[in-house]
Amino acid sequence: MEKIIVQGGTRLKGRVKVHGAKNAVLPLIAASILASRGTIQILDVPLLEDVKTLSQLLERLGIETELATDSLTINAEKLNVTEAPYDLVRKMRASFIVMGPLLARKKHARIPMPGGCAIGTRPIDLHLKGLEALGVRFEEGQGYIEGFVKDRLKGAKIYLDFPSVGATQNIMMAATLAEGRTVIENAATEPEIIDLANFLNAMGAKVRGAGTDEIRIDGVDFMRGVEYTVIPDRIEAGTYMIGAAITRGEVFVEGAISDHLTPLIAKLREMGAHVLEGENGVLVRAEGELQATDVKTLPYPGFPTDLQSQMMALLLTAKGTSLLTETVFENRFMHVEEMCRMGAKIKIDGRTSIIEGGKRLSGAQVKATDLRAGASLILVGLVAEGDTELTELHHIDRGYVDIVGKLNALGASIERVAVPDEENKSVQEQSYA
Ligand SMILES: CC(=O)N[C@H]1[C@@H](OP(=O)(O)OP(=O)(O)OC[C@H]2O[C@@H](n3ccc(=O)[nH]c3=O)[C@H](O)[C@@H]2O)O[C@H](CO)[C@@H](O)[C@@H]1O
Ligand SMILES: C=C(OP(=O)(O)O)C(=O)O
Repeated sequence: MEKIIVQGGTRLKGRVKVHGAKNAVLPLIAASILASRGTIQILDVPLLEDVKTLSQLLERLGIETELATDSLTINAEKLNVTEAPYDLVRKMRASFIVMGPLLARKKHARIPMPGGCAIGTRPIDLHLKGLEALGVRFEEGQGYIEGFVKDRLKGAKIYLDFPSVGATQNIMMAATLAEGRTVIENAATEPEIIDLANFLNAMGAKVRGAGTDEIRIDGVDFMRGVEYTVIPDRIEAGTYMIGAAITRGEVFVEGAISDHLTPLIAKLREMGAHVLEGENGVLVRAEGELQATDVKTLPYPGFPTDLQSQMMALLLTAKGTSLLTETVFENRFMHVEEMCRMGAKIKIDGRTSIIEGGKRLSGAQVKATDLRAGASLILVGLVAEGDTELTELHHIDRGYVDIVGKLNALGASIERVAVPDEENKSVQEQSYA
């Protein structure tokens, strides 16, 4: 086991390049299942644990994959297995997005129920309702969900009760090979949805309207290989932008697309940080006192839940009291307890955290309760007095490529070390997201 040690009190300064987006590349990998002809090459792939897990899952379905440092080659012509293995699905609930593509291509899929994770119960009812509308019949049992398609999927009009990202993606992918037109109303509008639509269209699909709340898909007979570059990771970018603000530093985040980060940029400016939006990235500079502000997470284009904990870290250093409301996931305040161990003054009232800024923060032994929580505790560690020791790093490895190296290059004092055996024993067994 390993831990990250952060020495507090440094200013981040310099330039950092963001990797391709985890949440964009995962659906692209799943969508590759749809290509019955030719080879797919995805470029700017972040070499993350989640990417490795999903690639392994594809391999177990009989698909050829080759993962390199920043690219992934997939040939799905020989897809011959339609059951996803539990040992991989349990590591990553996003693997459920192989359901739609498998049903579309093979008319059958058997996938372990993904279950909840640290941030909430995360049901899949919207995925299932949408796929049922396309003609899938589902059976549940022994912890698995099995879908069957008679003949071919048929286009339908589907209204999502909530603009779920995963459900929109699953339905969109299934509909590409369905007969006739599918319309998804109240669809998610995240940049990752647009990226998936662009990828599918490059493979031969006919998807229109992605990025709006109504997506129209006209089914095609087959899809083929393509070369495609994944969009930059707006959440990784946002994490480093907050890193610049929290340390009162100056960082150019290369590759950050400012249009994808509008709510964060607005909040940083409201607090008193300087943000310069460029064509190749975003510069964030902050000095002196920052002001408290209120934040509410919402589906895109609202403030992203995946930046909520990092924003909370920043609000700890602001003057005054801030309210931070989480509306997307019901249990995404696990980091509060850890932050309080570092001296933070935060109270939780239902879905809102009340954050008293400007209190003295001191290094402590803390654990990453989920992926973004881990990043936020590193951010607090950067401004806390003394050393912060962070464990449960498998969460961070799901979503950040070399966060230690990137922060050190910006002037932080942070290292990743092996945990000695005797310390190891006292840390609980790892749990997956
Ligand atoms: C791999 C990936 O891209 N993950 C992102 C994706 O997750 P994911 O696709 O799981 O998120 P969703 O948008 O589906 O979930 C949002 C909310 O809808 C609920 N819900 C979802 C589906 C469903 O069938 N029923 C239901 O009730 C969820 O429990 C949650 O409360 O979008 C989230 C919201 O931006 C991000 O935090 C995740 O980082
Ligand atoms: C919640 C996240 O991812 P996932 O949906 O894969 O758990 C995230 O990226 O912050």
